[in-house]
Parts: sequence; structure tokens; C-alpha cells
Amino acid sequence: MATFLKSAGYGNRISPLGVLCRRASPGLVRRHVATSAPKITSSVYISEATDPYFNLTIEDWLFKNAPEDRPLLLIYRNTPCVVIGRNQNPWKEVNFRALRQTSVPFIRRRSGGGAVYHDLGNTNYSIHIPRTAFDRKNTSQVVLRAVQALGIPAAYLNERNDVCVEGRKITYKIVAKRAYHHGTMLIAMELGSIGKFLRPENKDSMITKGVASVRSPVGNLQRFNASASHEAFCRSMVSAFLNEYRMEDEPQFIHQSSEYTNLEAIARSMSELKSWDWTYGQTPEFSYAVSRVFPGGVITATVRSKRGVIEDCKISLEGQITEYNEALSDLGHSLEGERFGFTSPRFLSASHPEYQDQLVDVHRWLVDDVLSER
Ligand SMILES: Nc1ncnc2c1ncn2[C@@H]1O[C@H](COP(=O)(O)OC(=O)CCCC[C@@H]2CCSS2)[C@@H](O)[C@H]1O
Repeated sequence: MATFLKSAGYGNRISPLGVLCRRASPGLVRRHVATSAPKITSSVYISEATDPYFNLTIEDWLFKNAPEDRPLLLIYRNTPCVVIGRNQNPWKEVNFRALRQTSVPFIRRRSGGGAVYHDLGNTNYSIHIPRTAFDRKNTSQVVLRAVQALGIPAAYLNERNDVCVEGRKITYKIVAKRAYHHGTMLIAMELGSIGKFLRPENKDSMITKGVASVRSPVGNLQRFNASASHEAFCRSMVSAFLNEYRMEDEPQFIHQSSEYTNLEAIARSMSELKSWDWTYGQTPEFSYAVSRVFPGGVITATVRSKRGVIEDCKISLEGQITEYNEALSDLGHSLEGERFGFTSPRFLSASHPEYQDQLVDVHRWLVDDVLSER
């Protein structure tokens, strides 16, 4: 086993984020001018960056660029963010009202599965393997051994291959010749944020295609061993990984430097992760019906959306076939083609001047309560 693992840490230098580390090879992380892609010389990477867009991009970049025939481990953690799966509906998963009150972003990741919350008390790991050797149970066992070695022998795998002491989640993705298994390790996360950010309001009547999250009880490792930490988990995980795959590589430490961010593939991928097209435009088809009592009666709006755009919006007043209903129906049509969640709060309509005031009220309701969240 690598000598650095036999010592208490990875060497004797304390990095800015407190990870005990040996200085990474200068060519990999210390230069600030990007001339060509950094060489992937190790099988173990620990990111000291905490920007979720950067880390998720580095994960994908390593996945696509690392040698295909050897396993690779990446460990990183992010500043607070909500991360949904690639085939999820954000409006069904995220409480946008709560997010808006903070600067916490929500991000659609490239792998499938459910929605999770991250902060610095949550450490993410990612094990990349040649597809032929990929076995979800096997990679989960590497993580299980890492947790047990932290002094938590009661940890076990459940039927979904989640490491459990009290809840912990994994997901996986298979692409071309390689596959990866990535997951979260709750160490000292702010657990209240899960309920706050991952419970959307009034979305029972939103019927969506795609993947729904599987909500489960969760707990931090520190509940079972107060000395569990990001640094200890990194050491334990690296050790379990190297043992499993019989390697002796030194971990490399990644920083968010121009060496990476100036690389076209990384810059492009980071801006793609932030784009509307990816974040909202990938939303599977859904419908959403909402009613409200207005002075003239109950009005129901039924919206159908594909790829984040309103395909049709039917608005009607209960029971009555009146000219007002026609005006409402025209109001609905006027919203078609708009991006769900991005409807302009201004309402200008030359048609149906006789119902202008009522239409302004209905439009405001739609914008504030039905179509506004993002
Ligand atoms: N950080 C974290 N860790 C574990 N479980 C969580 C977390 N946040 C929320 N949850 C719980 O999991 C469910 C969703 O579980 P579900 O099983 O539906 O989805 C997942 O597990 C996805 C894991 C993705 C891991 C990636 C690794 C690197 S980037 S994100 C949610 O409703 C909460 O109950």
C-alpha cells in the first residue's frame, strides 16, 4: 500500500482547506496559465475547489479523459447547492421559494437519479471503472469499508447498495466503455436544509414524466463517530480504493485554477451546466392544473409543458360558456411558447378591453402562483 497512507495523513503539509496533503505535482495544479490539458497522471484525485459547477465538470472531464483501462477515484465537496438528476423536473423537486431567499443554486447534473442537497458537511466521491469490470455492489463495498474503517463497524449496504448507518445515497451512470458510481457521504451536513430546499410547495397536481426522488431518512456520520471528518473520510476512502484495485498512486489535489478553467472543454461544460437549455430545457414533459376562487367563480388553469416551454395553457371559469371564458382562453393562448417559470409579470392585451381588470388579476395569479417559480 502507498507509504503516504501508512502515515497519519498524506504528508506533512496542511493545505488551505485543511486537508492534510502532500504537495501535488507542480505541473498538475500550481501553474496558472492554461496551455494544454493537464495530464491525468494519478488514479486518485481530491478537489480542493468547492464550486459545484467546477467540481461536477471536473468529474465529467476526468470521466471522459482518464485512461480507460484503470479505475479512478475523485473526491470533492461543494458549497451549498441543490443537485437534481438529469431526468428530473425541478419544479417537482425543488422549493424555489426557499432557494430564492438564499444564494443557493440548483444544478442539473449529468447523471440520473434523485435530488440531493450539498454543503461542506457532505463529501462526494466518484469511482470510475472500465465498464466490463463495473459492479455496483463492488464499488459500494469499497465505500462501505471506508466508512467501517472510520470506526463505524455497524455500517451496512441496503438492498439499493446504499451504505447505511442512517441513510446515505449513491447513484451511477454508464457511458460507452467506462462507468462511474458516484455518491454522497453525509458527515456533518445541515440536515434541515434537505426539508427546506427539497420539498416543493403545492405541486401535487403537477404530473410529470421523468424520475422522482426516493425520499429517505438520512443521518450524518458524526452522529455515529464524533471524530468523523472530511479529511478522515478522504484518507479512508483513498485507502479502501487503492486496496481494492491494488494500486499505490499518490493523490493529486485539484484547484480551481486557470489551468482547468481556461480549457475550452471545461469552460464550455461549466457554462452548459449553468445554461437555461440544460437547467430547465431538459425538463421532461409535465402538466400542472391549479384552481383559485375569483369573484366571478372558480378559475382553473391547466398548463402542459415540454422541454421547459409552455405548450398549451387552458384557462376556464367553472361551468360557464361566456365571453369572459373566451377572454380567459385567449389569455392562456398568449402564454404558449413562453418558458415555464419565466413569464413576464407585465400583462398587455389589446383584446377584450371589457375584461381588462379581471384579466390582469388572473394573469397576476398565474405569474405569482402558477408559472413564476425558478
Ligand atoms: N446529500 C445527501 N446525501 C444523501 N441523501 C440525501 C442528500 N440530500 C438529500 N438526500 C435524501 O435523498 C433523497 C433522494 O434520494 P434518491 O435516491 O432519489 O437520489 C439520490 O440519492 C441521488 C444521489 C446523487 C449523488 C450524486 C453524487 C455527486 S453529485 S449528486 C432526498 O429526497 C433526501 O431524502
